Amino acid sequence: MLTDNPIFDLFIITTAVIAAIVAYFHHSYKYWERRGFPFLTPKFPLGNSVRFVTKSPGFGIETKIFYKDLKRKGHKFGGIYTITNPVLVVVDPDYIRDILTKDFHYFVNRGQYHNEKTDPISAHLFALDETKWKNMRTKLTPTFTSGKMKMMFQSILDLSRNMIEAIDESVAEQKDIDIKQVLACFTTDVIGSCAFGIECNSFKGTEAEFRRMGQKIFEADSLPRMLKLLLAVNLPQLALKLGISTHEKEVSQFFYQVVEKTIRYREDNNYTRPDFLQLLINIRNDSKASEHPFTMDQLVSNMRQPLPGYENVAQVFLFFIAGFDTSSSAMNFAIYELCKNPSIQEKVREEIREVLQKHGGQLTYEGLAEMKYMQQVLDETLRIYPSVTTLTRVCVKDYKLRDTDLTIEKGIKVMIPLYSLHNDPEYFPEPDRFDPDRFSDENKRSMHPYTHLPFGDGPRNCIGLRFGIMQSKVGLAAILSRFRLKISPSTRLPLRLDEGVLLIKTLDTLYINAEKI
Ligand code: HEM
Repeated sequence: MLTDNPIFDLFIITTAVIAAIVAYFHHSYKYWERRGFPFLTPKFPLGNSVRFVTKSPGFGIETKIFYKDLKRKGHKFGGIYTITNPVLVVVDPDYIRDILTKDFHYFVNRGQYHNEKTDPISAHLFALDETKWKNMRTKLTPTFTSGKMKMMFQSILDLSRNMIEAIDESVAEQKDIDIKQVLACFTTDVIGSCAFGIECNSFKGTEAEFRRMGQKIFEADSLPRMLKLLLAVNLPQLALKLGISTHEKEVSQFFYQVVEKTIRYREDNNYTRPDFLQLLINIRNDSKASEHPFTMDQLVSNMRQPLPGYENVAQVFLFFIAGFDTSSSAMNFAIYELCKNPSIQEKVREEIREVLQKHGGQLTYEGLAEMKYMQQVLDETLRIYPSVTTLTRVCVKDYKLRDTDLTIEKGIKVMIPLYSLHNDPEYFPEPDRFDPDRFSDENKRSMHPYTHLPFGDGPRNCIGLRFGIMQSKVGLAAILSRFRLKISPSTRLPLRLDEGVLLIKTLDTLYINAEKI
Protein backbone atom coordinates (compact mmCIF):
# COMPACT_ATOMS: atom_id res chain seq x y z
CA MET A 1 0.00 0.00 0.00
CA LEU A 2 1.37 3.43 -0.94
CA THR A 3 -1.06 5.69 0.96
CA ASP A 4 -3.99 5.25 3.32
CA ASN A 5 -6.38 5.55 0.40
CA PRO A 6 -6.60 2.27 -1.59
CA ILE A 7 -8.61 3.87 -4.40
CA PHE A 8 -5.95 6.53 -4.84
CA ASP A 9 -3.26 3.79 -4.81
CA LEU A 10 -5.11 1.82 -7.46
CA PHE A 11 -5.40 4.97 -9.56
CA ILE A 12 -1.63 5.64 -9.26
CA ILE A 13 -0.69 2.04 -10.14
CA THR A 14 -3.11 1.90 -13.09
CA THR A 15 -1.82 5.24 -14.40
CA ALA A 16 1.80 4.09 -14.05
CA VAL A 17 1.09 0.80 -15.90
CA ILE A 18 -0.75 2.60 -18.71
CA ALA A 19 2.05 5.18 -18.98
CA ALA A 20 4.66 2.39 -19.18
CA ILE A 21 2.69 0.59 -21.91
CA VAL A 22 2.21 3.80 -23.90
CA ALA A 23 5.93 4.63 -23.56
CA TYR A 24 6.83 1.10 -24.70
CA PHE A 25 4.61 1.34 -27.78
CA HIS A 26 5.84 4.85 -28.52
CA HIS A 27 9.48 3.72 -28.33
CA SER A 28 8.80 0.57 -30.40
CA TYR A 29 7.03 2.58 -33.11
CA LYS A 30 10.15 4.72 -33.61
CA TYR A 31 12.31 1.73 -34.61
CA TRP A 32 12.29 2.29 -38.38
CA GLU A 33 12.57 6.05 -38.04
CA ARG A 34 15.59 5.68 -35.73
CA ARG A 35 17.30 3.43 -38.28
CA GLY A 36 16.58 5.78 -41.19
CA PHE A 37 14.30 3.35 -43.12
CA PRO A 38 11.20 4.48 -44.99
CA PHE A 39 8.14 3.24 -43.09
CA LEU A 40 4.36 3.19 -43.00
CA THR A 41 2.89 4.97 -40.01
CA PRO A 42 1.64 2.50 -37.38
CA LYS A 43 -1.47 2.91 -35.25
CA PHE A 44 -1.73 1.97 -31.59
CA PRO A 45 -2.16 -0.88 -30.61
CA LEU A 46 -1.97 -3.09 -33.73
CA GLY A 47 0.81 -1.29 -35.56
CA ASN A 48 0.10 -1.70 -39.26
CA SER A 49 -1.59 -5.04 -38.72
CA VAL A 50 -5.15 -5.60 -39.84
CA ARG A 51 -5.04 -9.29 -39.01
CA PHE A 52 -7.16 -8.97 -35.90
CA VAL A 53 -9.96 -7.33 -37.80
CA THR A 54 -9.84 -9.84 -40.68
CA LYS A 55 -10.48 -12.64 -38.18
CA SER A 56 -7.75 -14.86 -39.64
CA PRO A 57 -4.00 -14.98 -39.07
CA GLY A 58 -3.11 -14.70 -42.76
CA PHE A 59 -1.06 -12.13 -44.62
CA GLY A 60 -2.87 -11.81 -47.95
CA ILE A 61 -4.87 -8.66 -47.31
CA GLU A 62 -2.22 -6.98 -45.18
CA THR A 63 0.63 -7.33 -47.62
CA LYS A 64 -1.54 -6.04 -50.46
CA ILE A 65 -2.07 -2.82 -48.50
CA PHE A 66 1.61 -2.49 -47.56
CA TYR A 67 2.75 -3.11 -51.14
CA LYS A 68 0.40 -0.50 -52.59
CA ASP A 69 1.28 2.14 -50.01
CA LEU A 70 5.04 1.64 -50.33
CA LYS A 71 4.96 1.68 -54.13
CA ARG A 72 2.75 4.78 -54.20
CA LYS A 73 5.37 6.56 -52.11
CA GLY A 74 8.13 5.38 -54.48
CA HIS A 75 9.86 3.12 -51.93
CA LYS A 76 11.67 -0.11 -52.79
CA PHE A 77 11.16 -1.39 -49.26
CA GLY A 78 9.73 -0.07 -46.04
CA GLY A 79 9.20 -0.82 -42.38
CA ILE A 80 5.90 -1.79 -40.81
CA TYR A 81 4.89 -3.14 -37.40
CA THR A 82 2.83 -6.17 -36.50
CA ILE A 83 1.67 -4.99 -33.09
CA THR A 84 5.12 -3.77 -31.94
CA ASN A 85 7.33 -6.12 -34.01
CA PRO A 86 9.25 -4.34 -36.75
CA VAL A 87 8.97 -6.11 -40.12
CA LEU A 88 10.58 -5.05 -43.40
CA VAL A 89 8.40 -5.32 -46.51
CA VAL A 90 10.45 -5.55 -49.71
CA VAL A 91 8.72 -4.60 -52.95
CA ASP A 92 11.59 -4.17 -55.40
CA PRO A 93 12.38 -7.34 -57.43
CA ASP A 94 16.16 -6.71 -57.40
CA TYR A 95 16.25 -6.55 -53.61
CA ILE A 96 13.99 -9.59 -53.50
CA ARG A 97 16.56 -11.44 -55.61
CA ASP A 98 19.34 -10.45 -53.17
CA ILE A 99 17.37 -11.72 -50.19
CA LEU A 100 16.11 -14.98 -51.65
CA THR A 101 19.16 -16.01 -53.61
CA LYS A 102 22.34 -13.91 -53.77
CA ASP A 103 22.59 -13.14 -50.06
CA PHE A 104 20.47 -16.06 -48.89
CA HIS A 105 22.92 -16.96 -46.11
CA TYR A 106 21.75 -13.78 -44.30
CA PHE A 107 18.12 -14.89 -44.61
CA VAL A 108 18.11 -18.62 -43.96
CA ASN A 109 15.14 -18.74 -41.58
CA ARG A 110 11.47 -18.34 -42.30
CA GLY A 111 10.46 -17.34 -38.79
CA GLN A 112 7.70 -19.92 -38.62
CA TYR A 113 6.75 -20.75 -35.04
CA HIS A 114 7.47 -24.33 -34.00
CA ASN A 115 7.87 -26.08 -30.69
CA GLU A 116 9.76 -29.36 -30.80
CA LYS A 117 8.93 -30.21 -27.19
CA THR A 118 5.21 -29.59 -26.89
CA ASP A 119 4.24 -29.88 -30.55
CA PRO A 120 6.81 -32.14 -32.28
CA ILE A 121 5.03 -32.30 -35.65
CA SER A 122 5.44 -28.53 -35.97
CA ALA A 123 9.22 -29.07 -36.33
CA HIS A 124 9.06 -29.75 -40.05
CA LEU A 125 11.19 -28.52 -42.92
CA PHE A 126 9.04 -25.42 -43.54
CA ALA A 127 9.61 -24.26 -39.96
CA LEU A 128 13.09 -25.46 -39.01
CA ASP A 129 15.89 -22.92 -38.59
CA GLU A 130 19.51 -22.66 -39.74
CA THR A 131 21.56 -25.85 -39.22
CA LYS A 132 18.56 -28.05 -38.47
CA TRP A 133 16.85 -26.79 -41.62
CA LYS A 134 20.00 -27.23 -43.72
CA ASN A 135 20.58 -30.81 -42.53
CA MET A 136 16.97 -31.77 -43.08
CA ARG A 137 16.81 -30.09 -46.51
CA THR A 138 19.99 -31.93 -47.58
CA LYS A 139 18.48 -35.22 -46.44
CA LEU A 140 15.12 -34.64 -48.13
CA THR A 141 16.29 -33.15 -51.44
CA PRO A 142 17.04 -36.57 -53.04
CA THR A 143 13.42 -37.50 -52.31
CA PHE A 144 12.25 -35.02 -54.95
CA THR A 145 14.54 -35.76 -57.92
CA SER A 146 12.94 -36.40 -61.30
CA GLY A 147 13.86 -40.10 -60.94
CA LYS A 148 11.80 -40.30 -57.74
CA MET A 149 8.97 -38.32 -59.33
CA LYS A 150 8.89 -40.80 -62.18
CA MET A 151 8.52 -43.61 -59.64
CA MET A 152 5.44 -41.91 -58.16
CA PHE A 153 3.91 -40.91 -61.50
CA GLN A 154 2.11 -44.23 -62.02
CA SER A 155 0.39 -44.05 -58.60
CA ILE A 156 -0.86 -40.55 -59.38
CA LEU A 157 -2.15 -41.66 -62.77
CA ASP A 158 -3.93 -44.66 -61.24
CA LEU A 159 -5.57 -42.43 -58.63
CA SER A 160 -6.76 -39.99 -61.30
CA ARG A 161 -9.05 -42.80 -62.55
CA ASN A 162 -11.13 -42.58 -59.36
CA MET A 163 -11.57 -38.88 -60.01
CA ILE A 164 -12.68 -39.51 -63.59
CA GLU A 165 -15.17 -42.13 -62.37
CA ALA A 166 -16.62 -39.62 -59.92
CA ILE A 167 -17.00 -37.00 -62.68
CA ASP A 168 -18.50 -39.63 -65.00
CA GLU A 169 -21.14 -40.42 -62.40
CA SER A 170 -22.09 -36.76 -62.04
CA VAL A 171 -22.31 -36.42 -65.83
CA ALA A 172 -24.56 -39.47 -66.06
CA GLU A 173 -26.82 -38.06 -63.35
CA GLN A 174 -26.65 -34.57 -64.95
CA LYS A 175 -25.50 -33.14 -61.66
CA ASP A 176 -23.46 -30.00 -61.02
CA ILE A 177 -19.89 -30.85 -60.00
CA ASP A 178 -18.29 -29.15 -57.02
CA ILE A 179 -14.91 -29.25 -58.72
CA LYS A 180 -12.88 -28.00 -55.73
CA GLN A 181 -14.23 -30.90 -53.71
CA VAL A 182 -13.42 -33.39 -56.47
CA LEU A 183 -9.88 -32.03 -56.84
CA ALA A 184 -9.32 -32.01 -53.09
CA CYS A 185 -10.34 -35.70 -52.94
CA PHE A 186 -7.90 -36.44 -55.77
CA THR A 187 -4.95 -34.64 -54.14
CA THR A 188 -5.77 -36.15 -50.74
CA ASP A 189 -5.67 -39.61 -52.34
CA VAL A 190 -2.39 -38.75 -54.09
CA ILE A 191 -0.62 -37.31 -51.08
CA GLY A 192 -2.05 -40.02 -48.80
CA SER A 193 -0.62 -42.62 -51.14
CA CYS A 194 2.69 -40.91 -51.93
CA ALA A 195 3.45 -39.57 -48.45
CA PHE A 196 1.86 -42.14 -46.14
CA GLY A 197 1.45 -45.16 -48.38
CA ILE A 198 -2.24 -45.20 -47.51
CA GLU A 199 -5.28 -45.67 -49.70
CA CYS A 200 -7.49 -42.79 -48.63
CA ASN A 201 -10.36 -43.62 -51.00
CA SER A 202 -11.63 -40.07 -50.59
CA PHE A 203 -14.19 -40.48 -53.36
CA LYS A 204 -15.78 -43.39 -51.50
CA GLY A 205 -15.54 -41.61 -48.19
CA THR A 206 -13.97 -44.64 -46.49
CA GLU A 207 -11.05 -42.64 -45.10
CA ALA A 208 -13.04 -39.47 -44.51
CA GLU A 209 -10.98 -39.07 -41.34
CA PHE A 210 -7.97 -38.12 -43.46
CA ARG A 211 -9.88 -35.29 -45.18
CA ARG A 212 -11.32 -34.16 -41.86
CA MET A 213 -7.87 -33.93 -40.30
CA GLY A 214 -6.56 -32.13 -43.39
CA GLN A 215 -9.28 -29.50 -42.99
CA LYS A 216 -8.74 -29.22 -39.24
CA ILE A 217 -5.08 -28.22 -39.67
CA PHE A 218 -6.02 -24.89 -41.24
CA GLU A 219 -9.08 -24.09 -39.18
CA ALA A 220 -8.87 -21.29 -36.64
CA ASP A 221 -12.41 -22.02 -35.56
CA SER A 222 -12.29 -21.49 -31.81
CA LEU A 223 -11.18 -18.48 -29.80
CA PRO A 224 -8.42 -20.36 -27.90
CA ARG A 225 -6.93 -21.65 -31.18
CA MET A 226 -7.09 -18.18 -32.75
CA LEU A 227 -5.35 -16.70 -29.74
CA LYS A 228 -2.66 -19.38 -29.82
CA LEU A 229 -2.00 -18.73 -33.51
CA LEU A 230 -1.90 -14.98 -32.99
CA LEU A 231 0.50 -15.37 -30.08
CA ALA A 232 2.71 -17.74 -32.09
CA VAL A 233 2.87 -15.33 -35.02
CA ASN A 234 3.25 -12.07 -33.10
CA LEU A 235 5.07 -13.04 -29.91
CA PRO A 236 6.88 -16.30 -30.76
CA GLN A 237 9.38 -16.08 -27.88
CA LEU A 238 6.58 -15.76 -25.34
CA ALA A 239 4.65 -18.57 -27.07
CA LEU A 240 7.74 -20.81 -26.78
CA LYS A 241 8.10 -20.02 -23.08
CA LEU A 242 4.42 -20.78 -22.53
CA GLY A 243 4.81 -24.06 -24.44
CA ILE A 244 2.06 -23.10 -26.90
CA SER A 245 1.32 -25.77 -29.47
CA THR A 246 -0.38 -24.68 -32.68
CA HIS A 247 -1.66 -28.11 -33.69
CA GLU A 248 -4.46 -29.81 -31.88
CA LYS A 249 -3.50 -33.01 -30.07
CA GLU A 250 -6.09 -34.94 -32.03
CA VAL A 251 -4.39 -33.95 -35.30
CA SER A 252 -0.81 -34.80 -34.27
CA GLN A 253 -1.88 -38.09 -32.73
CA PHE A 254 -3.75 -39.02 -35.88
CA PHE A 255 -0.75 -38.47 -38.14
CA TYR A 256 1.64 -40.06 -35.69
CA GLN A 257 -0.48 -43.21 -35.53
CA VAL A 258 -0.87 -43.36 -39.32
CA VAL A 259 2.91 -43.29 -39.77
CA GLU A 260 3.55 -45.78 -37.02
CA LYS A 261 0.90 -48.17 -38.36
CA THR A 262 2.31 -47.98 -41.88
CA ILE A 263 5.86 -48.66 -40.73
CA ARG A 264 4.64 -51.56 -38.62
CA TYR A 265 2.76 -53.00 -41.60
CA ARG A 266 5.79 -52.73 -43.82
CA GLU A 267 7.95 -54.35 -41.23
CA ASP A 268 5.55 -57.24 -40.62
CA ASN A 269 5.01 -57.87 -44.31
CA ASN A 270 8.52 -57.06 -45.52
CA TYR A 271 6.87 -54.65 -47.93
CA THR A 272 8.28 -51.53 -49.64
CA ARG A 273 6.64 -48.95 -51.91
CA PRO A 274 7.93 -46.01 -53.97
CA ASP A 275 6.63 -43.25 -51.66
CA PHE A 276 7.98 -40.44 -49.49
CA LEU A 277 7.66 -42.44 -46.27
CA GLN A 278 9.72 -45.29 -47.69
CA LEU A 279 12.35 -42.82 -48.86
CA LEU A 280 12.49 -41.33 -45.37
CA ILE A 281 12.78 -44.80 -43.87
CA ASN A 282 15.60 -45.59 -46.30
CA ILE A 283 17.42 -42.34 -45.45
CA ARG A 284 17.10 -43.20 -41.80
CA ASN A 285 18.21 -46.78 -42.32
CA ASP A 286 21.21 -45.65 -44.35
CA SER A 287 22.35 -43.04 -41.82
CA LYS A 288 21.82 -45.35 -38.85
CA ALA A 289 23.47 -48.27 -40.66
CA SER A 290 26.60 -46.20 -41.07
CA GLU A 291 26.65 -45.54 -37.30
CA HIS A 292 25.69 -48.99 -36.02
CA PRO A 293 23.61 -51.93 -37.20
CA PHE A 294 19.99 -50.84 -37.55
CA THR A 295 16.77 -52.82 -37.39
CA MET A 296 13.22 -51.88 -38.19
CA ASP A 297 12.40 -52.50 -34.53
CA GLN A 298 14.69 -49.66 -33.53
CA LEU A 299 12.99 -47.36 -36.02
CA VAL A 300 9.54 -48.19 -34.71
CA SER A 301 10.64 -47.77 -31.12
CA ASN A 302 12.31 -44.48 -32.06
CA MET A 303 9.02 -43.35 -33.58
CA ARG A 304 7.49 -43.74 -30.11
CA GLN A 305 9.88 -41.22 -28.65
CA PRO A 306 9.02 -37.53 -28.90
CA LEU A 307 12.26 -37.12 -30.85
CA PRO A 308 13.92 -38.09 -33.13
CA GLY A 309 11.15 -40.44 -34.33
CA TYR A 310 8.77 -37.51 -34.68
CA GLU A 311 11.15 -35.99 -37.22
CA ASN A 312 9.79 -38.37 -39.83
CA VAL A 313 6.18 -37.82 -38.82
CA ALA A 314 6.70 -34.07 -39.01
CA GLN A 315 8.09 -34.31 -42.56
CA VAL A 316 5.34 -36.52 -43.98
CA PHE A 317 2.80 -34.40 -42.13
CA LEU A 318 4.27 -31.35 -43.89
CA PHE A 319 4.15 -33.08 -47.28
CA PHE A 320 0.48 -33.68 -46.60
CA ILE A 321 -0.37 -30.09 -45.64
CA ALA A 322 1.89 -28.55 -48.31
CA GLY A 323 0.87 -30.96 -51.02
CA PHE A 324 -2.86 -31.42 -51.11
CA ASP A 325 -4.32 -27.92 -50.76
CA THR A 326 -1.80 -26.04 -52.92
CA SER A 327 -2.19 -28.32 -55.93
CA SER A 328 -5.97 -28.73 -55.68
CA SER A 329 -6.30 -24.97 -55.42
CA ALA A 330 -4.03 -24.47 -58.48
CA MET A 331 -6.15 -26.91 -60.53
CA ASN A 332 -9.39 -25.37 -59.27
CA PHE A 333 -8.34 -21.88 -60.38
CA ALA A 334 -6.97 -23.21 -63.69
CA ILE A 335 -10.35 -24.82 -64.44
CA TYR A 336 -12.17 -21.62 -63.46
CA GLU A 337 -10.09 -19.60 -65.94
CA LEU A 338 -10.28 -22.28 -68.66
CA CYS A 339 -14.08 -22.20 -68.39
CA LYS A 340 -14.08 -18.41 -68.66
CA ASN A 341 -11.77 -18.67 -71.69
CA PRO A 342 -13.09 -21.56 -73.84
CA SER A 343 -10.60 -20.95 -76.68
CA ILE A 344 -7.71 -21.42 -74.23
CA GLN A 345 -9.41 -24.55 -72.88
CA GLU A 346 -9.60 -25.89 -76.45
CA LYS A 347 -5.93 -25.05 -77.06
CA VAL A 348 -4.77 -27.02 -73.97
CA ARG A 349 -6.99 -29.93 -74.97
CA GLU A 350 -5.47 -29.92 -78.47
CA GLU A 351 -1.99 -30.07 -76.96
CA ILE A 352 -3.00 -32.95 -74.66
CA ARG A 353 -4.45 -34.83 -77.66
CA GLU A 354 -1.27 -34.37 -79.70
CA VAL A 355 0.98 -35.53 -76.86
CA LEU A 356 -1.23 -38.55 -76.08
CA GLN A 357 -1.22 -39.55 -79.75
CA LYS A 358 2.55 -39.34 -79.84
CA HIS A 359 2.76 -41.67 -76.84
CA GLY A 360 0.39 -44.37 -78.08
CA GLY A 361 -2.71 -42.89 -76.44
CA GLN A 362 -1.17 -43.14 -72.95
CA LEU A 363 -0.40 -40.37 -70.49
CA THR A 364 3.28 -40.86 -69.70
CA TYR A 365 5.79 -39.07 -67.49
CA GLU A 366 7.74 -37.98 -70.58
CA GLY A 367 4.56 -36.82 -72.32
CA LEU A 368 3.70 -34.65 -69.33
CA ALA A 369 6.95 -32.71 -69.76
CA GLU A 370 6.05 -32.09 -73.41
CA MET A 371 2.84 -30.26 -72.44
CA LYS A 372 4.38 -26.82 -72.62
CA TYR A 373 1.17 -24.86 -73.09
CA MET A 374 -0.33 -26.57 -70.06
CA GLN A 375 2.74 -25.42 -68.12
CA GLN A 376 2.02 -21.85 -69.32
CA VAL A 377 -1.59 -22.24 -68.13
CA LEU A 378 -0.34 -23.29 -64.69
CA ASP A 379 2.21 -20.45 -64.60
CA GLU A 380 -0.49 -17.92 -65.44
CA THR A 381 -2.93 -19.47 -62.95
CA LEU A 382 -0.36 -19.30 -60.16
CA ARG A 383 0.43 -15.72 -61.17
CA ILE A 384 -3.14 -14.52 -60.63
CA TYR A 385 -3.86 -16.93 -57.77
CA PRO A 386 -0.59 -17.91 -56.09
CA SER A 387 -1.38 -20.57 -53.50
CA VAL A 388 0.91 -18.83 -51.01
CA THR A 389 0.46 -15.05 -50.84
CA THR A 390 3.58 -13.99 -48.96
CA LEU A 391 7.13 -15.26 -48.56
CA THR A 392 8.88 -14.61 -45.28
CA ARG A 393 12.49 -14.70 -44.18
CA VAL A 394 14.27 -13.73 -40.98
CA CYS A 395 17.62 -11.94 -41.08
CA VAL A 396 20.15 -14.11 -39.19
CA LYS A 397 23.05 -11.61 -39.19
CA ASP A 398 23.22 -7.86 -39.75
CA TYR A 399 22.84 -7.15 -43.47
CA LYS A 400 23.66 -3.98 -45.37
CA LEU A 401 21.18 -3.26 -48.14
CA ARG A 402 22.96 -2.74 -51.45
CA ASP A 403 23.42 0.93 -52.63
CA THR A 404 22.22 2.32 -49.28
CA ASP A 405 23.62 3.10 -45.82
CA LEU A 406 20.89 1.01 -44.25
CA THR A 407 21.41 -2.19 -42.32
CA ILE A 408 18.76 -4.82 -41.58
CA GLU A 409 19.44 -6.02 -38.05
CA LYS A 410 19.70 -9.65 -37.06
CA GLY A 411 16.29 -10.98 -35.99
CA ILE A 412 14.21 -8.72 -38.25
CA LYS A 413 11.49 -10.41 -40.24
CA VAL A 414 11.30 -9.70 -43.98
CA MET A 415 8.07 -10.03 -45.98
CA ILE A 416 7.93 -10.52 -49.74
CA PRO A 417 4.41 -9.82 -50.98
CA LEU A 418 4.34 -12.12 -53.98
CA TYR A 419 0.56 -11.93 -54.48
CA SER A 420 0.90 -8.18 -55.05
CA LEU A 421 3.96 -8.53 -57.29
CA HIS A 422 2.12 -11.06 -59.46
CA ASN A 423 -0.80 -8.69 -59.90
CA ASP A 424 1.16 -5.48 -60.39
CA PRO A 425 0.28 -3.84 -63.76
CA GLU A 426 3.86 -2.54 -64.02
CA TYR A 427 5.06 -6.12 -64.53
CA PHE A 428 1.90 -7.75 -65.88
CA PRO A 429 -0.25 -5.29 -67.88
CA GLU A 430 -3.99 -5.89 -67.41
CA PRO A 431 -3.19 -8.21 -64.51
CA ASP A 432 -6.74 -9.61 -64.25
CA ARG A 433 -6.65 -10.89 -67.84
CA PHE A 434 -5.83 -14.61 -68.04
CA ASP A 435 -3.20 -14.90 -70.74
CA PRO A 436 -0.91 -17.96 -70.68
CA ASP A 437 1.11 -16.42 -73.54
CA ARG A 438 2.78 -14.16 -70.98
CA PHE A 439 4.82 -17.28 -70.20
CA SER A 440 5.81 -18.23 -73.75
CA ASP A 441 9.60 -18.74 -74.09
CA GLU A 442 9.89 -15.43 -75.93
CA ASN A 443 7.87 -13.37 -73.43
CA LYS A 444 9.57 -14.99 -70.45
CA ARG A 445 12.92 -13.68 -71.68
CA SER A 446 11.82 -10.09 -71.11
CA MET A 447 10.22 -10.78 -67.71
CA HIS A 448 12.00 -9.93 -64.46
CA PRO A 449 12.24 -13.42 -62.90
CA TYR A 450 11.65 -12.07 -59.40
CA THR A 451 8.19 -10.79 -60.26
CA HIS A 452 6.77 -14.32 -60.60
CA LEU A 453 7.52 -16.49 -57.57
CA PRO A 454 4.69 -19.00 -57.03
CA PHE A 455 7.14 -21.54 -55.58
CA GLY A 456 9.41 -18.98 -53.91
CA ASP A 457 13.06 -19.00 -54.92
CA GLY A 458 16.60 -19.66 -53.77
CA PRO A 459 17.81 -22.52 -51.54
CA ARG A 460 14.61 -22.32 -49.47
CA ASN A 461 12.16 -22.52 -52.36
CA CYS A 462 9.39 -25.12 -52.56
CA ILE A 463 11.00 -28.54 -52.35
CA GLY A 464 7.81 -30.13 -53.74
CA LEU A 465 7.68 -27.99 -56.91
CA ARG A 466 8.12 -30.93 -59.30
CA PHE A 467 5.61 -33.04 -57.41
CA GLY A 468 3.05 -30.19 -57.25
CA ILE A 469 3.34 -29.54 -60.99
CA MET A 470 3.22 -33.24 -61.82
CA GLN A 471 0.04 -33.93 -59.88
CA SER A 472 -1.63 -30.76 -61.21
CA LYS A 473 -0.74 -31.66 -64.80
CA VAL A 474 -1.94 -35.27 -64.41
CA GLY A 475 -5.22 -34.05 -62.90
CA LEU A 476 -5.84 -31.46 -65.61
CA ALA A 477 -4.81 -33.76 -68.47
CA ALA A 478 -7.06 -36.56 -67.15
CA ILE A 479 -10.09 -34.23 -66.94
CA LEU A 480 -9.59 -32.11 -70.05
CA SER A 481 -8.88 -35.06 -72.35
CA ARG A 482 -12.27 -36.55 -71.44
CA PHE A 483 -14.59 -33.64 -70.69
CA ARG A 484 -15.47 -30.21 -72.04
CA LEU A 485 -16.09 -27.94 -69.05
CA LYS A 486 -18.46 -25.05 -68.44
CA ILE A 487 -19.35 -23.08 -65.34
CA SER A 488 -22.77 -24.08 -64.05
CA PRO A 489 -25.39 -21.29 -63.77
CA SER A 490 -25.60 -22.14 -60.04
CA THR A 491 -22.14 -20.64 -59.46
CA ARG A 492 -22.01 -17.17 -57.97
CA LEU A 493 -19.86 -15.11 -60.36
CA PRO A 494 -17.29 -13.66 -60.24
CA LEU A 495 -15.94 -16.02 -57.61
CA ARG A 496 -15.01 -14.09 -54.47
CA LEU A 497 -11.60 -14.80 -53.03
CA ASP A 498 -10.68 -15.20 -49.39
CA GLU A 499 -7.45 -13.21 -49.38
CA GLY A 500 -7.23 -12.97 -45.62
CA VAL A 501 -5.50 -16.30 -45.29
CA LEU A 502 -1.98 -17.39 -46.12
CA LEU A 503 -3.30 -19.82 -48.74
CA ILE A 504 -5.71 -18.09 -51.14
CA LYS A 505 -9.02 -19.86 -51.58
CA THR A 506 -12.45 -19.15 -52.98
CA LEU A 507 -15.32 -18.04 -50.80
CA ASP A 508 -17.84 -19.28 -53.38
CA THR A 509 -18.17 -22.81 -54.70
CA LEU A 510 -17.26 -23.34 -58.33
CA TYR A 511 -19.89 -25.64 -59.85
CA ILE A 512 -19.00 -27.17 -63.18
CA ASN A 513 -21.03 -28.83 -65.93
CA ALA A 514 -18.98 -31.43 -67.76
CA GLU A 515 -19.77 -32.76 -71.21
CA LYS A 516 -18.18 -36.05 -72.25
CA ILE A 517 -16.04 -35.79 -75.39
C1 HEM B 1 1.06 -26.04 -56.72
C2 HEM B 1 1.68 -26.57 -55.70
C3 HEM B 1 2.57 -25.85 -54.72
C4 HEM B 1 2.83 -24.51 -54.56
C5 HEM B 1 2.25 -23.33 -55.35
C6 HEM B 1 3.79 -24.39 -53.47
C7 HEM B 1 4.31 -23.19 -53.01
C8 HEM B 1 5.28 -23.08 -52.03
C9 HEM B 1 5.89 -21.84 -51.60
C10 HEM B 1 5.55 -20.46 -52.15
C11 HEM B 1 6.79 -22.14 -50.63
C12 HEM B 1 7.67 -21.14 -49.89
C13 HEM B 1 8.94 -20.96 -50.71
C14 HEM B 1 9.86 -19.84 -50.22
O1 HEM B 1 9.72 -19.40 -49.09
O2 HEM B 1 10.74 -19.41 -51.01
C15 HEM B 1 6.77 -23.57 -50.44
C16 HEM B 1 7.58 -24.24 -49.55
C17 HEM B 1 7.53 -25.60 -49.35
N1 HEM B 1 6.74 -26.51 -50.05
FE1 HEM B 1 5.49 -26.10 -51.57
N2 HEM B 1 4.07 -25.64 -53.01
C18 HEM B 1 3.37 -26.56 -53.74
C19 HEM B 1 3.39 -27.94 -53.60
C20 HEM B 1 4.14 -28.62 -52.67
C21 HEM B 1 4.17 -30.06 -52.51
C22 HEM B 1 3.38 -31.03 -53.39
C23 HEM B 1 5.02 -30.35 -51.48
C24 HEM B 1 5.43 -31.67 -50.88
C25 HEM B 1 5.07 -32.82 -51.26
C26 HEM B 1 5.53 -29.08 -50.99
C27 HEM B 1 6.41 -28.95 -49.95
C28 HEM B 1 6.97 -27.75 -49.54
C29 HEM B 1 7.97 -27.67 -48.48
C30 HEM B 1 8.51 -28.82 -47.67
C31 HEM B 1 8.33 -26.32 -48.37
C32 HEM B 1 9.35 -25.73 -47.39
C33 HEM B 1 10.74 -25.79 -48.02
C34 HEM B 1 11.86 -25.32 -47.10
O3 HEM B 1 11.61 -24.52 -46.20
O4 HEM B 1 12.99 -25.77 -47.31
N3 HEM B 1 4.98 -28.06 -51.73
N4 HEM B 1 5.85 -24.13 -51.31
